[in-house]
Amino acid sequence: MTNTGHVNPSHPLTAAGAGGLDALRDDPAGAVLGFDFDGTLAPIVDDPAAARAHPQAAPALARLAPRVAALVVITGRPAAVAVEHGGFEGIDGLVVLGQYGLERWVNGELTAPEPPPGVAEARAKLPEILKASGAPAEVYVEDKGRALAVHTRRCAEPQVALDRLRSLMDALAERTGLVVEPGRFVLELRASGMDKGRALRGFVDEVKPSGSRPSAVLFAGDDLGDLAAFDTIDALRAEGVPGVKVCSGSTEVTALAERADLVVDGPDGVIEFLETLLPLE
Ligand SMILES: O=P(O)(O)OC[C@H]1O[C@H](O[C@H]2O[C@H](CO)[C@@H](O)[C@H](O)[C@H]2O)[C@H](O)[C@@H](O)[C@@H]1O
Repeated sequence: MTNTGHVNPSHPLTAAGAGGLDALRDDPAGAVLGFDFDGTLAPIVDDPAAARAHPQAAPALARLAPRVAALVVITGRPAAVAVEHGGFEGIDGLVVLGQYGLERWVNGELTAPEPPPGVAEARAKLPEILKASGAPAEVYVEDKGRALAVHTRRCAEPQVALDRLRSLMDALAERTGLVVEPGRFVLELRASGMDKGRALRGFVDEVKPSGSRPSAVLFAGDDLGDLAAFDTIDALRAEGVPGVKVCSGSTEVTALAERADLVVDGPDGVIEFLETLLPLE
């Protein structure tokens, strides 16, 4: 029987997902595994600076790394922050693509483009936007250098605060040439032209396992920004590459679960899934 980790019984494993898992297990050395960070490898907490990966996340990735073709974390975080908060330094071969794929970290080396020019203007204008929306004092701006994330999780009514900000953030994005990336009680202003789907596709295209294409590609995520990576898995499947879409389930986001092959119970479920993904050698 396929061991799928701690699954949500209302979302049984899809047939395509079962095929993807079988292909991955038949030829793990040809497989590419991708993961989101916050909400998938790291439990959600009120303060973004306090988020840390599940204690078993780095050990689980380190155990998988030598057995698969490639491992990648694709995150909205700056890559260096994900590496630090994840405890990923030293995992041989792990690649971290930060800021939705703009930044690349591998073996301690970070490559990243200059911040998009609109970020400086958005940074300057944001205080007046927050004031105009009547944002409570608990609204928190996370300055990521290449992007700005406005968080409402700590507000008494986080969804209300987020909804009040949305149209003003859309207008600011348009004015500064940025895009709004919505997430779990967060609206981010970031550069256009890259997303997790493009980042995953580019990464898969780079990896040359024994054959000309991967035996399977898996991506696990929890938030709206991960839908683009699910699109890439669907596109790969259409090209004949088996895929697995794993949702780290939460009550905050349901759109991903609707698209997933497998829904597990948050980061605890993701780690349980990873620990049983490949049979012991
Ligand atoms: O792509 P991800 O790795 O999932 O990163 C997306 C954003 O995650 C972070 O915010 C989320 O996690 C916080 C800590 O648990 C939580 O407080 C917040 O409500 C969530 O939206 C991060 O702060 C952002 O920069 C990331 O882009």
